[in-house]
Amino acid sequence: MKIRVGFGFDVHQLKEGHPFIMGGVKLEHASGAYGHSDADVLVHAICDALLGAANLRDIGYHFPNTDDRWKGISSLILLQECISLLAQKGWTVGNIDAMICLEAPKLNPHVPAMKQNIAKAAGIDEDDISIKATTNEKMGFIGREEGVVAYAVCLIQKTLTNAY
Ligand SMILES: Nc1ccn([C@@H]2O[C@H](COP(=O)(O)O)[C@@H](O)[C@H]2O)c(=O)n1
Ligand SMILES: C[C@@]1(CO)OP(=O)(O)OP(=O)(O)OC[C@H]1O
Repeated sequence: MKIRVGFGFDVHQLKEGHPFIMGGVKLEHASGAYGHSDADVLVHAICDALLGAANLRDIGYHFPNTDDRWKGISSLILLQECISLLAQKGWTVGNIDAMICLEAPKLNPHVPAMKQNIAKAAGIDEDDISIKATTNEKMGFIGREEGVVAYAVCLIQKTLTNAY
C-alpha cells in the first residue's frame, strides 16, 4: 500500500448580500463568500489537498476562473471531478481533516450537514471527514469579517500491484 498526504488552503472575500455556501450548506448571514464558482472555501481547500496529494496540480489548473463552464458551479461537483482525477491514477481517499477560519456565523450547528455533503460528493464515509472552525479572535481581515479562510489535509492511498 502506498500512501500520500496533501495540504490545501483557500481564501475568499466576504461581500454583503452575497450567498454564503460552505461545505454545500447555505448559511444564513448578512454577507457571503464571493468568487467565480459558488466560492465554497472549505470544498476548495479539500480539492487542493486531494490534488496535491496525488501530484495533480491545483484547482485553478483544472477549473480555471476564466472558463464559463465553472461560473457559479457548486464546488461539490468540482470535488467529484477531483475524486475522478485521483481514481484515474488509482488513488482513493483515506481521510480528510479541515479547518475553517471565520468570525461569524457559528459553523458548529452546520458541521453534520457539511460532512454529509462532502462525504457523498467524495464517495467516502462521514467518519473519514473532519471539519473544525475557529474565529480569528477579531484580528486581521478575518476578524473584520472581510474574508474567510479554510485549510485541509488529507491522506490518499493505493494498492501497489507486484510486476513480478
Ligand atoms: N465560525 C465559527 C468559529 C468558531 N466556532 C466554534 O467556536 C469555538 C471557539 O472559537 P474560538 O475562535 O473563540 O476559539 C471553536 O472551537 C468552534 O467550535 C464555530 O462553530 N464557528
Ligand atoms: C473554483 C474556481 C473556478 O470556478 O473559481 P473560484 O470560485 O474563484 O475559486 P478559487 O478558489 O479562487 O479558485 C479556483 C477557481 O478556478
